[in-house]
Amino acid sequence: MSFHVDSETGRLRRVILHRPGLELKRLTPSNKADLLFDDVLWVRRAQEEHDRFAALLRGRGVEVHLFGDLLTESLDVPAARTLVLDRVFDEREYGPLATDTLRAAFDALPTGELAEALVGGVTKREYLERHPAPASVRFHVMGLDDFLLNPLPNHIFTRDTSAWVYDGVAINAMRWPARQRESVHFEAIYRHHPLFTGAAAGEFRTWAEGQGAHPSTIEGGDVLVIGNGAVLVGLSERTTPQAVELLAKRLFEAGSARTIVALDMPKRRAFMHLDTVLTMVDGETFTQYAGLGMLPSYTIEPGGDGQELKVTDHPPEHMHRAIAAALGIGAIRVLTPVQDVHSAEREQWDDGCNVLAVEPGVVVAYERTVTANAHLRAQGFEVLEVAGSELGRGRGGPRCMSCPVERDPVS
Ligand SMILES: NC(=[NH2+])NCCC[C@H](N)C(=O)O
Repeated sequence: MSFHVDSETGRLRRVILHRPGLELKRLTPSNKADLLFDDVLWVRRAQEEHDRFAALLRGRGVEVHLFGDLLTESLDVPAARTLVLDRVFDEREYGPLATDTLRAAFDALPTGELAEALVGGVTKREYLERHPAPASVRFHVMGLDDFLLNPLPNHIFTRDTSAWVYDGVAINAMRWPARQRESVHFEAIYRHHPLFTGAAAGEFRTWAEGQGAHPSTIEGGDVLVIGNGAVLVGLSERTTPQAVELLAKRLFEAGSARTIVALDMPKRRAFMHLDTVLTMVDGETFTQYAGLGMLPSYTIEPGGDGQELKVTDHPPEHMHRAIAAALGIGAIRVLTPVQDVHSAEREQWDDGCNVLAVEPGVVVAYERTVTANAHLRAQGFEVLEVAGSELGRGRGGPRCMSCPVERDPVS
């Protein structure tokens, strides 16, 4: 039983979720925007909502792996600990006077505490409760309540940091500083956790390695494994064309995919990822936000005649046609509930389109997106509702909060 994701809606077998913790208690009105949140959360309630989301998936036969456990268990592996600490404690971040001291202090922590520090963050005050101050300008100039290690509240959106595409995983380079440190945690997990290195894991490929502050950023919310060797990608605020070309080369070289359709999306926070406006509900049906409109698209395929990639441009009106052609079907079905523009905009903001399928035709959605859910039901889909009054404040729904690692094709 190896790891692979062959579709968006085939039977979901295993998924990585992150139960929110300390990192969300760090959100304040003054730091929330930099940390990519729109509000502060009542963390206890968010945990309850998240626990019910996980329980619902388990009840549907999905095996849930919690990111916090995976990270802690990975850090028990010396090579994983070294990988993470080397990446985090960089002289360019902490300066030559403090880096080694800080690294040693964190390296001395038991794995559970190290994992919590890496994700939940540590203030200068908390550090000084247990350690003397290093003789470092970088350290001395910090306010007592400044973060020595920033919290990573967006780890809850496990969809984005890594993305399984057919028989491999892309560990993503993230667009904004608030999320860039997340990637090394997934690198440690996929490279060193016994779940992924053990014999039972089988072989899987790696499409991207996640590092670097370069423009080749890509986030999993923009990547839809639509099935039949096709991938749909959003060129969004977060995902750049160069990253998609690199992904295409790797996928085609391995023979793992045949075609990628890239949609040129508006570069706006409300539409930050493709899955905030378009997701799949079965093998040929999509739920789409009314305000998205039709977008220019590009089909990328392996090139003949020594050209590495073949690119075909499509005008906006051919967007759905290009997706259908990639899937190898005559037409796709696109569902958009009929509602006034204001209600539609509110439901998009509340992740009405961000559904997670557990099998073809059965999706998990937030309960608050009443019109979108009713519309799917009227079309014959089963909608399993979860509460999201707190969870939703980070701008991510059930699809964003889940990273499938094993999912069947749609037959
Ligand atoms: N796949 C998604 N739509 N993820 C939503 C991520 C939301 C998160 N606050 C961010 O701004 O990065």
